[in-house]
Order: sequence, then C-alpha cells, then structure tokens
Amino acid sequence: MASSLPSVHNEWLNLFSHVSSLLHVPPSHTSELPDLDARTTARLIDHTLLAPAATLDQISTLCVEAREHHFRTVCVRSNHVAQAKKDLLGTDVGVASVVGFPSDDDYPSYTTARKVAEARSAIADGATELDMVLNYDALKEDGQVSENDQTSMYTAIYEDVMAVREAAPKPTLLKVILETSQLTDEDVARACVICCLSGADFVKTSTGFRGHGATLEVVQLMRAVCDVCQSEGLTTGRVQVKASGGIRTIDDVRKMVSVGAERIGASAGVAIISGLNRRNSGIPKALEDRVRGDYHISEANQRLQSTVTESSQPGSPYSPANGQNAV
Ligand SMILES: O=C[C@H](O)COP(=O)(O)O
Repeated sequence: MASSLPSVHNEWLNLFSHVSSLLHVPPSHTSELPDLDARTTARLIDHTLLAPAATLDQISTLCVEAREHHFRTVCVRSNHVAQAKKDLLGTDVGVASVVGFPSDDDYPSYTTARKVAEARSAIADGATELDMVLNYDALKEDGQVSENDQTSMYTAIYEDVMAVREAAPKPTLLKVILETSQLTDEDVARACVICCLSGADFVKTSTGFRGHGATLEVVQLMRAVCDVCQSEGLTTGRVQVKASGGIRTIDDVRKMVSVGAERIGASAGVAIISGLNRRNSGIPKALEDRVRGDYHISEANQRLQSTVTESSQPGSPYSPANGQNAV
C-alpha cells in the first residue's frame, strides 16, 4: 500500500489516469429491481436525524423507531451520540456519528484537528461508525496546481481522511461523504481513489444538506471506481458505497441497491418500511400513494428521477457504457 501512495501532484494525476483507464461503468440497471423484505431493508438503513436543532426527545424517538424496525444504525450529530447510545443499549442497532458536518445553510470546511477531536469524542460516547465529510472543496483546486508542484491538495485530502481513520481504527466503520452534488464525475472518481487509499470502509454520496442527494449514476460510478481500486491493490478490502440524500421509498432503496449501494442513509426510514409493509399486505396502490404522500413522496421521486436523467458526460470513462438510465 505504501508504495502505491503518490507523494507529488503529478503522481496523483498518473494514478487517477491509471484508474480511469481501467474504469468500465456497466450499463445502468434497466430490468428487475431486487426484492427486499422489511428486515433486509431495515438492516441496510442508517436511520438518520441530523437537523442541528434536533432535541434529545427527538433523538429518543429516533431510537425507539430504530429498535422497533431493527435499522442498522441511527445516524446523528456527535453531540447526540451519548443519548442515542443510552437509548439503544442491549439492541442490535449501532450508533453512527457524523463528523465535520454542515448545518442548515453553512458548509464550513473543518480543520483536520477539529474532525479528529469530534471523531474521538463521538467514539468515547459510544459511536460505532463515523460518517465524516471529505474536504471536497479542495478537489476543485486542481486547475491551480501545476503538475510539477511538489505539494498537492490530493495529499492534504488524503491526510485529512487518514487522520480520522487513525483516530477511529477498525472495528469502527469509517464512511467518507463526498458531497457528490458539488463535484464533477472526474472529481467523484478521484475522491473515491483517495478514500480507498485512506482505508475508508465506505464512500458515501451526500450529507443531505447541500445540493441534490444520491443519484443512480453517481452510486454506480463510485461502485465501479472502488472495484478498480480493489483489483489494483489500492484498498485493504472491499470499500462499500452508501447512498444518502433524497431516498424516500422502498423503490428508491431498490434502485440504489441495484446499482451497488450497500447502505442507505435516510431520514424517511420508517416511511420506507411502512410503505413496504403496506405493499406486501396488498393495500391498494391508491391508498398507499395517499399515505405515502404524507412523506412528500412525489417530490422525493421527482428529485430522484430528475437527478437520474442528469447523465454523465457522454463518452467519458465515468459514463455508463450504454448511456441508459435506471428508472
Ligand atoms: O446522511 C444522510 C442524509 O442527511 C439523509 O438525507 P435525507 O434527509 O434526505 O434522507
């Protein structure tokens, strides 16, 4: 692994070119979506409440829901980890803490020291998983760095993730949020390579606070890049993909799983499971749609479907091979 780590800017660029030359994003899923039962679906979901103004009562309600449905984790801000841990003692639900997360309308770039301190505090309070935000703004500085520069922002981005990884060694799971709505496909791919080299367990699409959430294309691209990194020996194991942001229905989940997501971050976890149960119990679709409407399903579907059609650059190595979109 150490010999694979670039040290200067143009070594990073060479590595990115090498990975992209091997990249084959498969055709988008066009046929059957996977059947998922309620238990399997729940174990895919990080049941999420990240509103900065969330109260302890709301966190406790989140935990009651997570216990009832057996979600994989609750995903909360670090100041809520201790409460969630207490509420979930003796259950099969983990606690995931975000690190370096934005607030409603502020997207600060946290220092590495601050992320490390937040990670340590969350783990001390009982977090079993961390969802840290990548320093994704730095990815956009590529044009300002010459290929001969000895320093590279890619090294700085890598070191930021590594510092949190070292503060949160396995078995704590480390997910790195790319905030894909803010990135080009090329930058998404580069971010995935950096995360793979840093020993992340997951790459995750979105915070849900900035721009649109997960799209099928970006999940598919992230899966493909992580596969290339693994086959090229750039990872210590399989790096998984977490889709988050705007996932509201069981069909949204099925679509994301069909293109490679192995974890779902959603604040609509209860609605997703309830919709699935109603469907399985044969409640007429018209009634289901009316109930689901309470959760702004049609708006979420529109968001998902419109982002699905924002295709990657045709002909680029980051585009699906046949350009078809999943629906
Ligand atoms: O990390 C997860 C996201 O914040 C969830 O976003 P969402 O509220 O659109 O489900």
